[in-house]
Amino acid sequence: MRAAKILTPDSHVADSHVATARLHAFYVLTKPRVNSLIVFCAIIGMFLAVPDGLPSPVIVLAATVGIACVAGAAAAMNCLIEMRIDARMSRTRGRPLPRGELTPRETLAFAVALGGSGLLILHQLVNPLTMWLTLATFVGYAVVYTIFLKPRTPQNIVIGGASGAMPPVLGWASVTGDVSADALLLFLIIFAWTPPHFWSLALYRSADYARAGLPMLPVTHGPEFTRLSVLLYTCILFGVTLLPFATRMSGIPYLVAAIALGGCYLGHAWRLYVDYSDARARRAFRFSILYLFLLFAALLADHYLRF
Ligand code: HEM
Ligand SMILES: CC(C)=CCC/C(C)=C/CC/C(C)=C/COP(=O)(O)OP(=O)(O)O
Repeated sequence: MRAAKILTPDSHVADSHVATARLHAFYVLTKPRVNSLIVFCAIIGMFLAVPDGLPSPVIVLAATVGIACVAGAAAAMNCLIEMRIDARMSRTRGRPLPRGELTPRETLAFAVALGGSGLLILHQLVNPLTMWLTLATFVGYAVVYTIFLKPRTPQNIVIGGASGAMPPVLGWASVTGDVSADALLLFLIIFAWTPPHFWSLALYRSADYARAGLPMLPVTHGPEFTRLSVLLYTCILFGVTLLPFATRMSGIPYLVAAIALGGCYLGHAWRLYVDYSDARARRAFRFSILYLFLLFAALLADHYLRF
């Protein structure tokens, strides 16, 4: 016979601690810090899509919630598919699945519910094109990148970066119902930014990736080639960030910001190339995040300064 559970005031407190810890574990699965910048870029795409004036607040809210839910679901699927790999890397072994805080079944149910709700919101309150593009982005990251590219080729993040570059396009499509050449320029910026962003981290985490058996560039081609690749992609990024000015999508204030930020980023990449240290790589990685945030903020500021 099962023993009856004795309810005391303490057991209620313990239950609420367990519930809070589980909620927190689900939250961690969505990779909230990475996704906050992803959602930020999508929101900038929404505002840039309106030539003069502001997008509808209802669309902005619905598209933001919808894209955030699907991006969170994509992160949760990535954590589920990689739970064994995550257990082998010091950076990721504290995640909820390797720690046994959540089961694979709970994670799958959470990802389906969150992603499904996001897609429904996009379809019903935004437009079908945005829903389809967001679904394609989800498949690109959770399936194409995570399952096929990441364990097979050091070009994984270059090709997989196409998914990460989609958020401003999703934002643009949610407001206009289509995808213009300007939106593709925003895509190109994030696409060119992803390799230096990721490879700086991979340089100081290469032992982790080697232990997990993942063919990241520093593991397959060595640190020197990776540092050169970071430098070359940062040059490409510098050139690509001038395109919004060249096409008259943005004006002088943006150009000044792009040159200043690009100059700082080139400085990081150059120092990394000529005199490597893990601390330098860490700084370059951290700067990559600040860089993208400020560059997109500059695009927005320039947009409203001009009209
Ligand atoms: C395929 C493309 C990408 C790869 C492989 C990649 C890889 C990574 C990795 C491995 C981390 C460390 C995460 C951690 O320790 O939890 C990271 C952090 C981060 N990434 Fe990326 N990233 C990609 C694209 C992006 C994109 C598109 C954005 C935003 C637009 C972004 C924003 C960030 C941010 C904000 C962080 C810092 C998170 C923190 O402080 O905990 N990443 N990225
Ligand atoms: C709207 C939508 C569906 C967006 C998808 C977002 C997307 C493509 C995110 C990519 C960024 C990301 C979490 C990279 C982590 O790389 P990793 O998984 O190799 O890193 P890890 O080793 O930390 O798991």
